Amino acid sequence: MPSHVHEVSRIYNIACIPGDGIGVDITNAAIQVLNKLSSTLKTFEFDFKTYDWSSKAYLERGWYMPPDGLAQLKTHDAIYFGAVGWPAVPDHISLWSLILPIRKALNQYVNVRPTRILQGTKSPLEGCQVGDLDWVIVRENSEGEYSGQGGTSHEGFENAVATEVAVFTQVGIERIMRFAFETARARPRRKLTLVTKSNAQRHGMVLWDKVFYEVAKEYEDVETDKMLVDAMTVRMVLHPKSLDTIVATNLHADILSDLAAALSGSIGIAPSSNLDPTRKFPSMFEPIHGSAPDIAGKGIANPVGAFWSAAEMVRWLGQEKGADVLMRAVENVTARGFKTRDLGGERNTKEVTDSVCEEIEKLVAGQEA
Ligand SMILES: NC(=O)c1ccc[n+]([C@@H]2O[C@H](COP(=O)([O-])OP(=O)(O)OC[C@H]3O[C@@H](n4cnc5c(N)ncnc54)[C@H](O)[C@@H]3O)[C@@H](O)[C@H]2O)c1
Ligand SMILES: O=C(O)C[C@@H](O)C(=O)O
Ligand SMILES: [K+]
Ligand SMILES: [Mn+2]
Repeated sequence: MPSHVHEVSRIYNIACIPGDGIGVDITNAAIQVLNKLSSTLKTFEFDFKTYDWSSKAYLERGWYMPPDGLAQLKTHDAIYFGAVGWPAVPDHISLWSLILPIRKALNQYVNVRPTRILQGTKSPLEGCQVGDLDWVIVRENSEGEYSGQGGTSHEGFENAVATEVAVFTQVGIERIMRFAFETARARPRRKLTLVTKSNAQRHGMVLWDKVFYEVAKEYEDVETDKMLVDAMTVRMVLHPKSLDTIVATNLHADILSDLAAALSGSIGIAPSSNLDPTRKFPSMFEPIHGSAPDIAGKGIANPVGAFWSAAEMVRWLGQEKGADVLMRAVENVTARGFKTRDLGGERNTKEVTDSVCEEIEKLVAGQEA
């Protein structure tokens, strides 16, 4: 075999669920860069299978996923997800028909949401430069405020009653804490901040605090502190450098991660990994943003969060070098000012995507030279 021909060692079967709105644009963009990555590196390949599970399909045929949908997903190595939600379908129907059942049924109890200021981009915070905001939010992804427990009585009447029961379990808290401590330990600053609301919410949040400090005893090398979620928003804005790894409940981390993304430049750059740390089931990778109906179909969505999510998928699959090349390519492109409008640039989705592909080629050619 000539020396320049590498043997493809692995084919990864990836389920793609583009979903709705800009979810479709950014998933196509992610597939394009992933294919470019594999065709240039030549050490692994992707076999993508696209599932048309979306609100549009639901409106036409009455369902999001077929009855064996979760079983189909389980046959893949990983899942790439765009976004779900469209104005013609109530948001609780779309979320609870697609993304939430997947996260729950596939044991994806961790949602990792890193944020930092990419080169060539700006934080809206004055004086906050590249490197000054570098966080990982570890979101509990299986229970809490998203337990789905509760109900409505006397619906449609004046005396309607609705409950939304947050469920926090010792097992659920302990496993997310362990993941968060491991994440903090693997980062240079070894610093973990717990976020709860254990002043007003006196049961589940108090259990969170208790389990956090119990697990902390096993991680004496990790520096810890604790914030109430309201004060946390202030600290994120005024003292971003004081934070590193953050652990919070399903809802709190959902909210804080949107804030984190905005503070690092745009909601359009932030990735998320829905992980089953046991690796029994495939994990799912998606940008944190939604379907953005206001810009859908315009070709201007920022694909960076989708690329970063794709890089996290590649890393989870064990291809560290591929992940590094992809992130380097993304950041070289932003550094050159090739950005979409949300980041203050003038490029569209396609132009940024094509530039990232060219950059991947250059980087790999440079490494081989
Ligand atoms: N995991 C998911 O699939 C997910 C996540 C969030 C929201 N949603 C759903 O998406 C729909 C819209 O929700 P929303 O408006 O609250 O949040 P959103 O994230 O879709 O949009 C919020 C704002 O950010 C902008 N934005 C988002 N992503 C962008 C990108 N890549 N580039 C440039 N601008 C971007 C949008 O144009 C909009 O102005 C709802 O149905 C919601 O339930 C789904
Ligand atoms: O609430 C959710 O988890 C849906 C969406 O806002 C997300 O962040 O993925
Ligand atoms: K998403
Ligand atoms: Mn969210």
